[in-house]
Amino acid sequence: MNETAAASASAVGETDSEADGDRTPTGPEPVVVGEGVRKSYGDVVALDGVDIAVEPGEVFGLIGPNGAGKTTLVRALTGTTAAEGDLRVFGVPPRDVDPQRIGLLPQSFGPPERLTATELVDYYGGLYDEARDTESVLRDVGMADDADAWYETLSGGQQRRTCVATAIVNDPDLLFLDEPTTGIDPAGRRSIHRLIERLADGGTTVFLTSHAMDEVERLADRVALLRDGGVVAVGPPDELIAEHGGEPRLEVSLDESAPDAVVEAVAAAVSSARLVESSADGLRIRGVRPEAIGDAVDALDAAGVDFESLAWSVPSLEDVYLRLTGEEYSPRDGGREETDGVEGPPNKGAEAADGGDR
Ligand SMILES: Nc1ncnc2c1ncn2[C@@H]1O[C@H](COP(=O)(O)OP(=O)(O)OP(=O)(O)O)[C@@H](O)[C@H]1O
Repeated sequence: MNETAAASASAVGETDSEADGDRTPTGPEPVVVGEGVRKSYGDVVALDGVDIAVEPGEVFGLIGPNGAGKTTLVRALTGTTAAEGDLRVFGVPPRDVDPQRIGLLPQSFGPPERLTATELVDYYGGLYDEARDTESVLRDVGMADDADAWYETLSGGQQRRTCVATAIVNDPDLLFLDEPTTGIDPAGRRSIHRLIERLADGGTTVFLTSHAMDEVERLADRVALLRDGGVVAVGPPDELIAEHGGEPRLEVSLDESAPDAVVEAVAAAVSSARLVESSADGLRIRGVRPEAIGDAVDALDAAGVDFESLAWSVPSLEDVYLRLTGEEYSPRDGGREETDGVEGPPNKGAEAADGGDR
């Protein structure tokens, strides 16, 4: 039996004793609390003292590299695996929570394949005391047109959307989504994003794990970055970006690496440049403010450099992720951050350096 079915099946037993359907009051404390959460699998430490708190109505994003412990944390918080530490959901241990209040989309979820999307949602809805209308749930996830197709005949993205439907059929107060958009095409992703936004607007607390940084940046009120089983940063995306994202940068694509003279000319010409780095196929200028892009173009023209394209970008959550996980791209080695390169003039670049790269 998969995790959702197991959680749902246990839900039936537990909610029978709460036949009046009363929901436990949330109280003043956060919806989800984990303090000093630890979990090991043999010698493998999956969670190494995680502290986490999710406020009511928040979309809380959990990011981190493969193996960081995200799924283990979701499983610990949903009572589908035991863990040490103080874990509370709606003020009680995860296994004691009224399952009617919780929705869980596990990372791996394989429902029976010879059921239609409608039959699947009906089935999971039947495990709860109260369930939403199946048709409206399938509409919410963009599956209305394929409602009568067998699960096994659906595309990967349609299957994932059907799985999302099974996780929201009980209209949960708290929804755990473990990589909900994996394998879903851009239009499908957008419909899931809109769904999450609608749920959050309606007061649902959403605990979202994802490798799609754009998705987390767009949806999450706060984000926690997990690395090696511990939280290394937590906060609203814009604050994390301001603190850890680095500076705006300009990428110049060339046929070949830029000669040192060009690197130096650009560094001298771009007022806000903090660092100019050459790579096998171009140039990266860090700390470029938008008004200085023209200076970079003029310097390249003056040096007779025929560039293929220019791309200016501001830091994103992806930059935070790459920096804090030590996976930041460097044009020189294709891997980790380097700090060499030609620095901008100290007098001109000082402002950028002050607020800039760490
Ligand atoms: N059932 C298990 N038995 C043994 N080791 C496990 C088990 N589940 C997870 N692990 C290990 O615990 C660590 C954390 O795994 P987890 O699946 O929580 O990471 P994750 O952040 O969700 O990774 P991913 O992004 O790849 O889904 C990994 O080293 C993993 O190999």
